[in-house]
Amino acid sequence: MKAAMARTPMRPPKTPRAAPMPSAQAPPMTEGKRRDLSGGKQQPQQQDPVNVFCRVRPLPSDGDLTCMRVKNSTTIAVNPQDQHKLLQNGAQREMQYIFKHVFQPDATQQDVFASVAQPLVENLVRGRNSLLFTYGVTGSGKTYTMTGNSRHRGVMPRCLDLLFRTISDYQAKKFVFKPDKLNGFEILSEEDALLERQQEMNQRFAGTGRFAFRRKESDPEIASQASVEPTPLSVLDEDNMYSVFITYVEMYNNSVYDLLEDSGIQKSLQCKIIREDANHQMFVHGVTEVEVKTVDEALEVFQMGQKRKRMGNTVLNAESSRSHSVFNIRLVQAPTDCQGEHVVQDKQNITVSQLSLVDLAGSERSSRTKNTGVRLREAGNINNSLMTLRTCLEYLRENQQQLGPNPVAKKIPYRDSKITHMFKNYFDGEGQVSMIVCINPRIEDYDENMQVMKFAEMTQEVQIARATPIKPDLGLTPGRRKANKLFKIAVNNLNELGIPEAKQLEMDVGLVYSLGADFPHYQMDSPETESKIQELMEYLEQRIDKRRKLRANMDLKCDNFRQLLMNLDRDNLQLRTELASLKAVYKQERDRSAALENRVRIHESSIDVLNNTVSKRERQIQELTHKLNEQEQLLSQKEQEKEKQKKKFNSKLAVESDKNKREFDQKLREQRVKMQERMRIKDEKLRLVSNILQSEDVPSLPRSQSSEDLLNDKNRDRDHDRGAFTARTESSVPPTTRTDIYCTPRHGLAAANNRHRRSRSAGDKWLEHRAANPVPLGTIMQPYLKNRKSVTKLTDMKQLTDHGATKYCLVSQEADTDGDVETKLYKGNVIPTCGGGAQVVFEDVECLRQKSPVHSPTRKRPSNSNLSASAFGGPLPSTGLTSVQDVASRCNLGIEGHSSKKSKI
Ligand SMILES: Nc1ncnc2c1ncn2[C@@H]1O[C@H](COP(=O)(O)OP(=O)(O)OP(=O)(O)O)[C@@H](O)[C@H]1O
Repeated sequence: MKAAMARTPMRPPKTPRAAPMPSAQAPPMTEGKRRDLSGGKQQPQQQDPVNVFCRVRPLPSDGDLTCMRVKNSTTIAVNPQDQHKLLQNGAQREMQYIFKHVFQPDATQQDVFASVAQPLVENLVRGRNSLLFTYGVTGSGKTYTMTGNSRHRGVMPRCLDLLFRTISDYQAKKFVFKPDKLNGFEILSEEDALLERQQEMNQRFAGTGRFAFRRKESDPEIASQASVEPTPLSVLDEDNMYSVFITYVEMYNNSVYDLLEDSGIQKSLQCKIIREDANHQMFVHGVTEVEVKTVDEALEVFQMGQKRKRMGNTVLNAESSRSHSVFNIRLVQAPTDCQGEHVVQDKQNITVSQLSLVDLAGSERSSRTKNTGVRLREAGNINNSLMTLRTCLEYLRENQQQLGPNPVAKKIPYRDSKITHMFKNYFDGEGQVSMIVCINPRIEDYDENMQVMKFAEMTQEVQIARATPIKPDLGLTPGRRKANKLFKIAVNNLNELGIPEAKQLEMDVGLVYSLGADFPHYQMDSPETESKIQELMEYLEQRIDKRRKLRANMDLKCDNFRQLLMNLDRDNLQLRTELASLKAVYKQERDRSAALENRVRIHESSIDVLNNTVSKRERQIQELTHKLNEQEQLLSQKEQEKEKQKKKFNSKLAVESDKNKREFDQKLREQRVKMQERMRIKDEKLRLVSNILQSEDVPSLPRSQSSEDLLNDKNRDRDHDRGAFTARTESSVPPTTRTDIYCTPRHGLAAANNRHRRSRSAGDKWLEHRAANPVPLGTIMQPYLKNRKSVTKLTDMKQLTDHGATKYCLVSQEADTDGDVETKLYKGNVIPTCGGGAQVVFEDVECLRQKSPVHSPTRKRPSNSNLSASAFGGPLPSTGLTSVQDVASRCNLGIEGHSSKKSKI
């Protein structure tokens, strides 16, 4: 208090600082700039300080001492009395405080309203938000100022009165605007609004609707409050339509309650929460918004809420507010259409403004009130919330007043209290804020009043951004609603003059505009307006006359047209009948056509299949023809080649034949000479043998040179002479060694000639050519023929090559008259010839002889007659020579296959 007194008591309100600092919850602000809540862009914006008014109530009783003195309309002086403790030093100093306006104790409610609230109602109509709250010690007259009583209406009813008088002719029909529960509004069509009105009417008759206002005699208290007739505001946009909505909430023990809530069977109210809408406006979520059309309805709603408001009897006030109450008047406006008849159905064009009238609970000291229990707790909550309000505004002011390059903004604790949280958007956002500081001037309230004064002084230094609502520009002609109104008046006048057609005229504001460009500025009851209405009536009469004529003409034309129509109808009937019969024929034809089309489709599909098959076959034929041509070409080529080979072979064969023939002739001559020489020697030998035999003195001739052998040699020589046996075979067996291979039982074991040793080659394959039923060999020495294959007939040379034989053995068996059997093995190499055949070159003869046990000792000439059948399949020649010839012939046949043509075999 000392510090406060040391300050200059007289201090004018501070002008807005050059660079107000941003609050902790708001973006930084520069001079004249605040946050643009709609677009986010920084743009210059004017600011106004919080308007603080001071109202001093009369002293409660005549005996009360006062410490306050109103010096003039803006200054109040606090003058402590002698008995106050603070004046113990004897010095009496008067404190003076300056406010926007200070109301004397005898100031009327109208004075307060006109100075404080009327500008706020103007703001409301212009589309701006305003906040008005009363602040002061308990019993200082806050409720009295805000609400008043039946005789002295407070600010709130007067605001409603002024508002409704201003918008009375421009109100939209009920339920055209409907709250969207998110602090916004939407526009219903005329039909939907009508439906809602009917529902409300039903509720009214049923008596169920909480706010279904009845057309009844006004409450005398309410009627008295609405009795004064203020002048309507001229700031109204006459082309808009308006609706008023009321909400009424209280903050009790730092909780929000909806005083208009339909709580049903529940007695207690539900606690509500505060939320921020899309435009950063704080609102009570789920609060009841009641649309009112008159002051009476609005006050009725207020009285309903007032009954629920927490009031209490304290020592200092018989009807003390135990909560902060917020009465919100929300004005919704939207432009009308081009005819000025209905609201444009676009919620983007809606402008919502609100005037919040806050009756704060009074601060009180428990030492004075002697409160206990619930009252004490209420007082604690009230004081806390008021303290938060003070702190918020103080921080806001400090933040705004900070200078320097790096200002440190304090965080403003709006959320610490519901009341500051609720109005955060006013302090951080934009609008107009006014405060009425209510003062009870008695000396007992001195201390608390001083606190109030200091707070009030500080508050008026806080700057609030001025709202600049943006009006939607739809490009519609101004004054359309007035034009609409004039037109309706003219129509009514004509109707009253006995021209009922006037009611059927459609609204034509264009006609009103054509009467003069300055008509929007006329007052409705001015003489200019009257003359315009007269002009309008004349035009409309002319229009009605013209319409009558046109209607008569139209009736005539309608009759003609009707007649024409009847004729047409007749013709039409005929045509319909024809059409029906044609349709039937057409249907038949269409069915037939469909069936034919179906058949055609089937045939087409089968033709497609056949075409596919034909093309496939043609392709196959082409391929085969191509192959045939290739084969024929190949064949003709081979034929030509074969012919060429044949010619070549024949010429070569002829050359070879000539050559062989010459060689053969040459050899034959040589052999003949040689054989003749041999024959001569043999004859000589035979002769000697004959001589010996005849002399019976047998010389010791070698066994091999017996007469029999010699005879055989002779026979063989004869064979050679005849050319039946090849010279090559004979030459490979020297006569001197031939005897070595004989093996006779008479002379013991047969001696083996090395030259006649059987081939041990593992790779040789033998082809044994023998008789079908040979006499079994009983000799000790058996022929060694490895890989042998035996054949009885050799008809084709292929047997040689098929078998893969490299060796050939011809087996010949002979038996003489004594029963001795002689087996001869003619052995040779198989040599392939250049003509594809094979030739055998004999190189060895092995002779195996078996002695008959019953033969006579007399040597006889061998006879093969008994063996001929078994060995060669036919009668054998009786002589060895014949046998040799037979062997040779068989060799010719069996080995070469075509040997009969070859002279070498
Ligand atoms: N300006 C005034 N003229 C005549 N009577 C007044 C005036 N101001 C207040 N009163 C009377 O003072 C009494 C208390 O006033 P009011 O209830 O408005 O105080 P308050 O500030 O609202 O108190 P609380 O904070 O406890 O609610 C009421 O009976 C009221 O009629």
